Amino acid sequence: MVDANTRPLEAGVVRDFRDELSYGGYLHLDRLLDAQHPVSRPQHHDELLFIIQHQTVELWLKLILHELRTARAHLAGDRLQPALKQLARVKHIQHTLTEQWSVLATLTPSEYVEFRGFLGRSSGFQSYQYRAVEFILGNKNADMIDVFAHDEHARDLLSELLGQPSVYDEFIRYLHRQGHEVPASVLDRDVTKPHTYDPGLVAAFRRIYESSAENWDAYEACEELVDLEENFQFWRFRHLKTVERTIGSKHGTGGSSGVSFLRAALDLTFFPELYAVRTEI
Ligand code: HEM
Ligand SMILES: N[C@@H](CC(=O)c1ccccc1NC=O)C(=O)O
Repeated sequence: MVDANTRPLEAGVVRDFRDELSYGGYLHLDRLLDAQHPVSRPQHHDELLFIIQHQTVELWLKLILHELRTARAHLAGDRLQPALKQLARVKHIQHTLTEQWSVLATLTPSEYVEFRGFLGRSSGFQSYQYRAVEFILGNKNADMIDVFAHDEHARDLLSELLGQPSVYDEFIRYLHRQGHEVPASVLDRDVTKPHTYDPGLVAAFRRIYESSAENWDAYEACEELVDLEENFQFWRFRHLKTVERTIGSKHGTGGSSGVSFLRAALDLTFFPELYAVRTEI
C-alpha cells in the first residue's frame, strides 16, 4: 500500500506533447467530445444519455460494417479462416450492443416524454449505418434508400451495398467453388433483392451438417452465421422491449406504428436455410 494513498509520477512519464502525438490528438477528442448537442429547451438532464447511447451505437456499427466488408472480401478470395476471425469480432461487438440497452432502460417514460417532442421526426429508422449492416447481411430493400434523399453520402453507401453480393451470397459462392452442390438460381440471383428461401440450399447444408467431420470448415462457418443472426435478433428484441417500456404503443417519431412495426422485424431472417436445415437433421 502507498503511504499517502497517492501514486507518484515516474520520472519517465512523458509530460510535454507540444511535439509528440498525444492521446487526445490521436483520437481527435476535440471533435468527438464536441459532437453532443442536446436540442431540448430548457436542456433536459437525460438528453445527454440519449445522445451518447446512440453515438456509441453508431461507432460500433461503423466497426461492424468494416469487419463485415473484410469478411466478405475474404470469402470471395477463398480465405475462410480469416473471414471467420472477422465474424468472431462482430459477434463480440453485438454482445456489447445488446448489453448496452440496459443503460438506456434507466430512462423512464416520464423523463423521455419531457424531451421527446424536441426530436421532431428524427428516428433510429434513419440510421444509414444500421441499414448498411442489414444490406450487407442480405436484408436488401431499395425502398429504405428513399429516407436518405437529403443525405448523398448515405444514399451512395446504401446504393453501393445494394448492388453488391451479401456476406451470405459470398459464402454460398465459396461453397460452390469448394465443390458443394449449390442451386444455380441462388448463384445467379439478383443481389439487389432480398435473399429468399431456397430448398436446394437447405439440401446443400444438410449434406454439410450430416457429414460435419468431412466438411468441418463449412460446418463451422454455418454455425458462426447462425450465431450472428441470433445476436442480431437479440439486439432487435432488446430495442423492442426498451421501446415498449419507454413509449408503450405510441406511434414512432419516424412515422411508423411503433412497437408493432418493430415486432414485424423479428420475423425477418438473413439466412433462412441455415434455420430450415435444423428441421431436416
Ligand atoms: C427510448 C429509446 C428508443 C425509442 C423509444 C425508440 C423507438 C423507435 C421506434 C418507435 C422505431 C420505429 C420507427 C419510428 O417510427 O420511429 C425505431 C426504429 C429504430 N430505432 Fe429506435 N428507439 C429507441 C432507441 C434506439 C437506439 C438507442 C437505437 C440505436 C441506434 C435505435 C435504433 C433504431 C433503428 C436502427 C430503428 C429501425 C429499425 C427497423 O427498421 O426495424 N433506437 N425506434
Ligand atoms: N423513434 C423514437 C425516437 C428515437 O428513439 C430516436 C430519435 C432520434 C434519434 C434516434 C432515435 N432512436 C431510435 O429510434 C420515438 O418514437 O420516440
